[in-house]
Amino acid sequence: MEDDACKGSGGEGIIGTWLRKHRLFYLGATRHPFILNIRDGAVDFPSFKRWLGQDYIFVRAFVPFVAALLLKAWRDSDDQSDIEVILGGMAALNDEIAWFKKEALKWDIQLSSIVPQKANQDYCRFLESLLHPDVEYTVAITAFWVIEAVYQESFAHCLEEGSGTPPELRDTCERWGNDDFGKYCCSLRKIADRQLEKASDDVRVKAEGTLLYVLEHEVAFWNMSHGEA
Ligand SMILES: Cc1ncc(CO)c(N)n1
Repeated sequence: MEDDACKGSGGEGIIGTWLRKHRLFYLGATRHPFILNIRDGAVDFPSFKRWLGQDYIFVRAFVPFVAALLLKAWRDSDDQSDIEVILGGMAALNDEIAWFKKEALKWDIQLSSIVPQKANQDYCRFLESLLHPDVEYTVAITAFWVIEAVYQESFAHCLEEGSGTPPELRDTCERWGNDDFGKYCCSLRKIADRQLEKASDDVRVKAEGTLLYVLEHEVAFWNMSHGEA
């Protein structure tokens, strides 16, 4: 794949196959107009602030999802290092919550008064459905990888050479677009691929469906920044 962020980490794997198969859908989430506008310096700040406030709510709902994923890894993974990678993700969320509070001050956003919009509620409900112990580790880790990867690929795009990202937004782009976050996403992808390799057809089908649901929710989430949802 021409711009596969995780190349060099061994074969394209099942996820590589899926990314090729669902390429346009994936690009819909990682090259959304909201992101393209940031990159072109054309973002309007009310949209950005709307996104920021909604994402704070999302990230808080993401914590129990990652906690459930840790339990699934502890229960079902045969590689102990999975726990460390996921725990690293949990630590990043702790930083993120503090960062949102700091950023909210900078943009004069009252986090406590933000009302979750429908797309956010739908996405959080979807995350909640993955908490259930019946949801396989393989399915949940695939979801986790793609949730993180969409942000990584989106915001990294805003930092590429020649981009016109406004200075006030660089901090946001660096939060998810930095190389370490990229490496972390590749570690998640490797875990997901390893799990998918040995999964039954039934679980693999579920994981692929979950990947597509995540992409759909991510697009709807970016759409909220327009303020019509
Ligand atoms: C909606 C959304 N997707 C993914 C991430 C990545 O953590 C985030 N913060 N918010």
